[in-house]
Amino acid sequence: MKVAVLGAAGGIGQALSLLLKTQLPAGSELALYDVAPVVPGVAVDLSHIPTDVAVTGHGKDDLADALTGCDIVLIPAGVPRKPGMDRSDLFNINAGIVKNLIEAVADNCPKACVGVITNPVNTTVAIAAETLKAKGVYDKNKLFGVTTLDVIRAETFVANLKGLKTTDVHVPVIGGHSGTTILPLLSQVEGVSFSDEEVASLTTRIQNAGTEVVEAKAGGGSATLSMGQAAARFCLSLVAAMKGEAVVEYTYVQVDDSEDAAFFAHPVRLGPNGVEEILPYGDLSDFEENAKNAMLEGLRGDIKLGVEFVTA
Ligand SMILES: NC(=O)C1=CN([C@@H]2O[C@H](COP(=O)(O)OP(=O)(O)OC[C@H]3O[C@@H](n4cnc5c(N)ncnc54)[C@H](O)[C@@H]3O)[C@@H](O)[C@H]2O)C=CC1
Ligand SMILES: O=C([O-])CC(=O)C(=O)O
Repeated sequence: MKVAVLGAAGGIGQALSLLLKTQLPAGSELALYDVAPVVPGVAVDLSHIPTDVAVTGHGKDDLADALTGCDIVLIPAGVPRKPGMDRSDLFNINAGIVKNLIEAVADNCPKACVGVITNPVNTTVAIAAETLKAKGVYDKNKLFGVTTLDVIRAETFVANLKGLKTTDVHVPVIGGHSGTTILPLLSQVEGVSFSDEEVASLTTRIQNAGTEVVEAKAGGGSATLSMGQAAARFCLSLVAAMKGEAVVEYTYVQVDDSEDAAFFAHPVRLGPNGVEEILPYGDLSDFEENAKNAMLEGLRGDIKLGVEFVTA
């Protein structure tokens, strides 16, 4: 199994790479790529941890080598938010970064599964899809927007509120990855009941959790450690699925004939070739149905922006 992290010297990239160095199956290869000159040093640093995962560092002229032979490519390259910014404010810089990196994926490892972390995810995943289509190598089953952070946050907040063990709480989160497009389905949390006030305040907290971190870091960036954990969980689920285990993760994927949007986070059964089956997200409460209907236009607009960035 070869996994590449593009943007590996950044806040997310380093946390994610550490978790993968310690948790990928023995015999795996971990390729770290970044335009920052520190990346070979990050690779050397990690290589001193005694696990049977080989780590290589790749600077800005060495992207092809990082990608060749990859099974999974994770992309946290790009700029993060500062207080007062929306994720969509990152579009101008990050759209081009994602497009360029995906072109290299198409050229060097067109069959790899790709997890896009770079914001705005609602839009960058559409950019990735159109870029792969333009290169003639798009496989909708192998492109994922990583929304796992929304799930782990929702599970943490619910467990804390209700005094439960975090491992016992499972919260579906559908939709997209910004503001009101993040839709936790609290009505589906098993064994827990919420008052209307709790549903309203928990939903808002989950939707604003990224901003909570951005404000607490006061100009020093956005979530990196929790995102590293979330992306590692997603990657390790993909690895397990590729080895034949049945795994379901919530992730932002292309959904054909969707009444919601062309890309939408669903529960997805993963398999050896990426998406095995997009599962229905089940019944929504009135609160969730209204929240979904209110955000769909915005999400569709985010997706259109990404499509037009590549095709216009
Ligand atoms: N999907 C999600 O749930 C989340 C997404 N994010 C997003 O992840 C991205 C990265 O965040 P951080 O790691 O905190 O930022 P960071 O600034 O710490 O790291 C970004 C890294 O990307 C590198 N980079 C920039 N252009 C590059 C290129 N063309 N090729 C390769 N590397 C390049 C930089 O050198 C830097 O090392 C941001 O866009 C942020 O908004 C952050 C948290 C959660
Ligand atoms: O809020 C941000 O800008 C980073 C992010 O996507 C998150 O933490 O969910």
